[in-house]
Amino acid sequence: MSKRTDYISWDEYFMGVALLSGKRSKDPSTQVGACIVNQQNKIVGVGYNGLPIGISDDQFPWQNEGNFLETKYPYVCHAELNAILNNIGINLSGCKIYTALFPCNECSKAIIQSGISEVIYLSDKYAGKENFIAAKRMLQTAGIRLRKMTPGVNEVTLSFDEKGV
Ligand SMILES: O=c1[nH]c(=O)n([C@H]2C[C@H](O)[C@@H](COP(=O)(O)O)O2)cc1CO
Ligand SMILES: [Zn+2]
Repeated sequence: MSKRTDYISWDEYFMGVALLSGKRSKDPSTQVGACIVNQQNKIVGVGYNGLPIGISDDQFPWQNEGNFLETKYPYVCHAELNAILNNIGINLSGCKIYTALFPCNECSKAIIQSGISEVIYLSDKYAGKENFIAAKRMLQTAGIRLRKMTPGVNEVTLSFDEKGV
């Protein structure tokens, strides 16, 4: 038997973990996941957008418009920040962060302060918004490598069917 050739790349694997993590999000409109990887290609932090610990998913709003205090925006913790805060307790200097969405300005500050040196993202759909212009300005000035991922496969399917293992 010769070795498989259709295995996923490291980029696809880590972005896949980020996307899988996003599946835990309760946000009805946008589910974001992030995955932090060290220089030995080991996963050291994962997160998704959700409410802070101890704040009920059922008692806080998920609306994305209307009175600010009645929307999710002041309360939700972004995937990237959660991945940083959820890390296994190491110094993140030199690590990479995989994130489905280009990070906002607040997450970018946390990324820079944590020592992460590369951001790999799938979508930059908010590129024109001021928060993201500020994010890019900070990340570039801080010398963080920014890379839009070009996946070699369009999707990866997971099956929980025991017969598929
Ligand atoms: O980089 C990000 N990471 C992240 O976790 N989020 C979260 C916050 C919200 O729960 C959701 C964005 O919601 P919406 O697309 O409805 O504005 O995604 C949003 C961004 C981009 O702002
Ligand atoms: Zn953010």
